[in-house]
Amino acid sequence: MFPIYDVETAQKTILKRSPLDEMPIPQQVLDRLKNTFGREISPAEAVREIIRDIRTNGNSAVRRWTQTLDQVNLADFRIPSAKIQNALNSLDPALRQALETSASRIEQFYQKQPAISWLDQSMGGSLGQMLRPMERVGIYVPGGTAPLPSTVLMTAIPARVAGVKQVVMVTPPGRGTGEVNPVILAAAAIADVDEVYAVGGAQAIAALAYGTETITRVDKIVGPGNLFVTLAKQQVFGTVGIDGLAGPTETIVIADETTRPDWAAADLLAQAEHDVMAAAILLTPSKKVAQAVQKEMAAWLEGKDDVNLTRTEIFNISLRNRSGAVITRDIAEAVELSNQYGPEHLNLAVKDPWNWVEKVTCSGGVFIGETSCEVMGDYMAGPSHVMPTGGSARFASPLNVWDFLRIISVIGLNPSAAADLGCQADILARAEGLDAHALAGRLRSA
Ligand SMILES: NC(=O)c1ccc[n+]([C@@H]2O[C@H](COP(=O)([O-])OP(=O)(O)OC[C@H]3O[C@@H](n4cnc5c(N)ncnc54)[C@H](O)[C@@H]3O)[C@@H](O)[C@H]2O)c1
Ligand SMILES: N[C@H](CO)Cc1c[nH]c[nH+]1
Ligand SMILES: [Zn+2]
Repeated sequence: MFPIYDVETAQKTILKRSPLDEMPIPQQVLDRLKNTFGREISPAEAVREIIRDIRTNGNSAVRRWTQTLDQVNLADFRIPSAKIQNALNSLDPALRQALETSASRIEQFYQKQPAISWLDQSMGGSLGQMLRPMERVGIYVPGGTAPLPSTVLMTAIPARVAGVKQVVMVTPPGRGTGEVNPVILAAAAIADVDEVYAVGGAQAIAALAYGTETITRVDKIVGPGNLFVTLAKQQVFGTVGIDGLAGPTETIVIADETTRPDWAAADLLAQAEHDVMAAAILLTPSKKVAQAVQKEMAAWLEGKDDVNLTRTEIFNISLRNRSGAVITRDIAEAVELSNQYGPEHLNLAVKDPWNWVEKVTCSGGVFIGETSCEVMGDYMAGPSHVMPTGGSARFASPLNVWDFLRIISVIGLNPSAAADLGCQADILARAEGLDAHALAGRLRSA
């Protein structure tokens, strides 16, 4: 169920990275695709077909795909604001308190992120960068296998802090029921989301990117989702901005003899339960620790301490396919392997974790010590839980205020700097064979 590997085998299996559209797909997902499309089709092709249809046929295609994929007959897919406010008013007080605590910590965290326009006078006039918030941003909130109200807060609040004028949310309607989970709606009220649409999957991403009769297109789409949502974001990039590829979740826990195996097992299970394509990986120099974690994982799954883990079908696939323990030479090798893999989350569950932080070079987030477990980051710590997956931490970052800002370069040269720089522009332009450029530069130098 949770295999133990040596490093060499792990590098050919669970630690191997491949591009999003070449990732190994569980048979269950392929079977569902074949049933839906009536032929063998890759997830990337399926998504391309959905996007093309929505781009051409707007609302009617949104309805058709929602019927096909979510078994929901959508009439109006915009959720009225009264319903959103009612969801907040009827929310269980303890749940409301937890959401508000989370919201306030996310806001506090992003208020601290430096994001300021600047002008400098030391280079011959005024040069600088002017920051402007985007006008209209779409947030994707997952809801296929579990509704994620926490994601509403983790996406909408950084956007609000950046000053985005309109925040538009899409989330799948409940399978068969058509209803969006009321806690998601309550979170939308807390985060002051402007518009909510009960549409999910690739069809929602296409609607946000191209617009339909009901949904006005946005400037940028942010937020996490399953393989289909993430492929759709990748495919619409260019027509619209995206924050990055925040797909099926992945976690590395680095453990040593001081790590509590029951905690590490719970932390790994917490990520494995997200998706059949989730990855939960333990790196440890100790085979004994690996076996202890493996044993604790089985115990939790079998109901130890009356814990009831219900997402059995997902565990069965995610724990076997992309997860497992790897026995490393030492902690240094574990950190190096983690850097090469570039996980969404890295938890240093070792003695003196701060001693290793400097060595971490590639990860969405680093969770330091056993108390800073990944689930704290999912809900309460403050930084957005929307983080790069699939190895995209190599070039991308967790969702943050800068994702919602345009930078406009400000070029305000004074006449004497322009005269001086104009002659040099003339020289460079002639070297490039661009005569009109040379002329324009020369005219300023006169
Ligand atoms: N990286 C991050 O920051 C982060 C954060 C939170 C969640 N996540 C990930 O978000 C994902 C949530 O996934 P989910 O499935 O619960 O919800 P989801 O909302 O992302 O996806 C559900 C939608 O997928 C579409 N879909 C499902 N099967 C399909 C098929 N065969 N063909 C075409 N479309 C299909 C349907 O339209 C459905 O509404 C998980 O993978 C989780 O790990 C990632
Ligand atoms: N672990 C997910 C990020 O990868 C976020 C999440 C939301 N709710 C629970 N977990
Ligand atoms: Zn999680």
